[in-house]
Amino acid sequence: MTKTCLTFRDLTLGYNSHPAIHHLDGTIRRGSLTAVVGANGSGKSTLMKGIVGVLKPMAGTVVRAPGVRAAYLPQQSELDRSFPARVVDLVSLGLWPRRGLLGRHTREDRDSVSQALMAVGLGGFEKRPIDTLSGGQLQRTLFARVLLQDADLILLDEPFNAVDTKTVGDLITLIKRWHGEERTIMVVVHDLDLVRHNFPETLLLARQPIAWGETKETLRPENLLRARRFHEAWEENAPWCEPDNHEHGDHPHDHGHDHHHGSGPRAA
Ligand SMILES: Nc1ncnc2c1ncn2[C@@H]1O[C@H](COP(=O)(O)OP(=O)(O)OP(=O)(O)O)[C@@H](O)[C@H]1O
Repeated sequence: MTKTCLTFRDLTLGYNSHPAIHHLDGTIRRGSLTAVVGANGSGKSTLMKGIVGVLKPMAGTVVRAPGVRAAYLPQQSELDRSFPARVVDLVSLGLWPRRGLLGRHTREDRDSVSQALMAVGLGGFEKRPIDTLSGGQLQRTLFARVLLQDADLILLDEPFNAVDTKTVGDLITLIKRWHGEERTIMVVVHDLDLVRHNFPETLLLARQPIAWGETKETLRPENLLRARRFHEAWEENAPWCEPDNHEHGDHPHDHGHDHHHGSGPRAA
């Protein structure tokens, strides 16, 4: 079995012909736990969407190893909580890959939903309407859904946002459990202390990878400073660079960074 879960080859992702992230080269190892960090608008969510396939690359590729099943948790702000659903309905969506959309749920399925809810500290919440949940309870519910999905690759976009400290601790425990099960996990996180304490590897983005590798190395002050400079220098409406141009560093937004054409993460 290959050791690589994801491979990025000069990946450019964006919206309406404008790149949001470009020149991403490298690989994500199977069983790795990676934090994705960067300023607001640095392309973190865009990368998640690109990996899961919600967004198609403008250039380059993102390749998933054969057979890898992904679970993706978008930012809470992208969820419509006014939808009249109960906790059990939301969590049961995690059974899709196995049951299909219209598949009937068996007693065993209902038991696994209840077990997943217990595992996230929401035992007995099955019938609660989702619009009555606190931010922390909703995030726990969504983690229960991810649990049920039983995916090889887990992508979590800002799961600790608007969540109390106790819930953050419990969610980290679950993430570590998944890591122990050798699943591949990428998590968008804003709190760098949280990253330093819990994530072995980090990808620092500022529309392009600034540093990538062991967390302690990646989050060195000089890398964080570089990320800030790159971020501030980005022109929002820049045309996207042609694949041929960026190699020669002649694009106005090419700041002379070195491309990572090898495999495996590195510090830039
Ligand atoms: N649907 C969209 N249409 C057009 N532009 C978008 C869209 N989504 C994101 N963008 C733009 O792409 C860039 C990267 O956004 P992205 O959401 O990936 O950043 P982020 O690092 O996740 O930010 P945050 O920390 O604020 O969530 C931003 O300039 C953003 O305005």
